[in-house]
Amino acid sequence: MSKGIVTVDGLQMQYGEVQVLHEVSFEARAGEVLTLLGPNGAGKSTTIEILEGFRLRSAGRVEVLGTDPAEADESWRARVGIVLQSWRDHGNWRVGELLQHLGSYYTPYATAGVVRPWPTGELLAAVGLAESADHKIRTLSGGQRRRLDVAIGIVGRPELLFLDEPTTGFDPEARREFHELVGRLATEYGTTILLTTHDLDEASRLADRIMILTSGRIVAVGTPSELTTAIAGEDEVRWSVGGQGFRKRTADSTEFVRGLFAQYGEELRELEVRRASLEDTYLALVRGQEVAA
Ligand SMILES: Nc1ncnc2c1ncn2[C@@H]1O[C@H](COP(=O)(O)OP(=O)(O)OP(=O)(O)O)[C@@H](O)[C@H]1O
Repeated sequence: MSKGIVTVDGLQMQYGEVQVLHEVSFEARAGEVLTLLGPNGAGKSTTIEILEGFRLRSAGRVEVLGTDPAEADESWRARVGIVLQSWRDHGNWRVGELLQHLGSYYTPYATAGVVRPWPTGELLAAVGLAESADHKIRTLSGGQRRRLDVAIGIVGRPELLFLDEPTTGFDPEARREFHELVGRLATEYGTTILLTTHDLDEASRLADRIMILTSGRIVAVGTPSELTTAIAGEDEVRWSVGGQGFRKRTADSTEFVRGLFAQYGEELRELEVRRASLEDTYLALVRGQEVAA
């Protein structure tokens, strides 16, 4: 059996006649934040739902925490956390009360190594809701509700947490706070996190590794900086000489700029080097895939 937290090998999914995942293979390692990045309709949610055990795949091998999610039982479910879109029920319950209640379902799944559920006071502090413990859920702000969603997702102290497009509709401050919280869950609590997004900024901020999925195929995997340098490759250099502007794309901007100085010396003006970005990589890959399709 694999030691990977998640192992996916040759995963295929078909809705009727339409194939939406083609031979998708990847691993998630313990304690990493792995991001599935891709445009609308790429197959991100389908992949996540198969891993969560909510959707049956058409073909391929999938193991999550050593078990096929299609055959998993309650004790497996207790080790997996899922953050659903905003929690809307129980508006009259108080925050601490709801977490205490939901947490009680996890008590039978405590082990010698893992205290389950997460004690309510500690959990509230971890998600930044300590001040709101006695507030009714319907009085929470949007950002506080989202923190509560996360608290509900992790109350059973999951080893693996799934977040499907977690910051859709957030304002910038709520997004920043949410990113900090996800980072802490991984670094302080060793939670493995698999999240989907079509937001490049979110992917590069949060991910240890990014997988780019387009049209149901993984077209690149790596750290944000590996993806940027390995695929986009080319920087853009701009400069002017005698009032005329120039630009050039080059894989080795340092060498190119050295040449410009050698050629123009003091006449060189308005020099600017724009490094290739993750966005360049992403767009190059997504467009390449669209052309190939
Ligand atoms: N239940 C379903 N029945 C038929 N087709 C579906 C179903 N669910 C998803 N699809 C199709 O499968 C493809 C992948 O959808 P999926 O929701 O996994 O993509 P996504 O990458 O999560 O997209 P988004 O970023 O828009 O949420 C899309 O073409 C979608 O229309």
